Amino acid sequence: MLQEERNLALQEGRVLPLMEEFYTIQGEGFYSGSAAYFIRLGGCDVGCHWCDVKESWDPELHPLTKIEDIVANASSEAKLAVITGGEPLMYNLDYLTSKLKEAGMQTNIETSGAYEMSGDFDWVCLSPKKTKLPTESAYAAASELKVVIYNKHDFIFAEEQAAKVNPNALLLLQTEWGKRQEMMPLIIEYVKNNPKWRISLQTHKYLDIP
Ligand SMILES: C[S@@+](CC[C@H](N)C(=O)[O-])C[C@H]1O[C@@H](n2cnc3c(N)ncnc32)[C@H](O)[C@@H]1O
Ligand SMILES: Nc1nc2[nH]cc(C(=O)O)c2c(=O)[nH]1
Ligand code: SF4
Ligand SMILES: [Mg+2]
Repeated sequence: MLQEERNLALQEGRVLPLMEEFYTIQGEGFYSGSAAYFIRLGGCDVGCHWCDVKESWDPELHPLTKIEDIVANASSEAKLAVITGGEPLMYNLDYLTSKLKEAGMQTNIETSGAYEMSGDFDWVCLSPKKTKLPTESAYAAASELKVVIYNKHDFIFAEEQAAKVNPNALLLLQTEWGKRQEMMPLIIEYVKNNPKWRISLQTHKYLDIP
């Protein structure tokens, strides 16, 4: 494809930079425990210092892949697709989600919400970051708000974000993985004192699966 054609196809979301795709068990949030096909798009400029997939950040490292190929792989194995990254909302996700739905799949997304919403999603996991706050469209679309707790100040940030998200969103606290020994006891006490919050664990890391 010529450079111009590639740019147009990317803008229209007919190709997207694909880092990896894998069929596993959703480890986090409300859908934790459900079989899910993960589609991980490359590219993120949010810059979380504790990010567990820094290899995803540079979009140039990940090949532009036809949506038809991604959807064929996903729908041959699974009923539920989870779009993640990187930051998937850097891209126009309308074409991807319409093709996934045509193939009969449920569409979930994992996002920081730092960009405007696109795509047609059945479930939106919004995990806001201080370095690049969510857009209004992301706060409005969130099905769950999943705040990563790295230090004590993150409880204050979590409450600020809960005040901004739509009132129907589930409220979840998830320890930053490297700080779990220090932060889990604080999260447990916090949830006991503030039961509108629930705990989300990265259960796939305990299970040692992707
Ligand atoms: C890798 S991110 C990709 C999607 C999107 N960029 C985002 O941040 O939501 C997927 C999920 O993992 C969480 N996450 C990333 N690194 C983590 C870590 N070290 N400990 C706990 N959760 C982490 C993010 O907050 C997000 O909810
Ligand atoms: N099993 C599993 N569950 C997950 N939930 C969110 C993930 C992500 O990286 O977006 C993830 C992941 O990478 N693996
Ligand atoms: S927004 Fe998500 S992918 Fe980007 S750096 Fe933060 S945790 Fe990593
Ligand atoms: Mg992950």
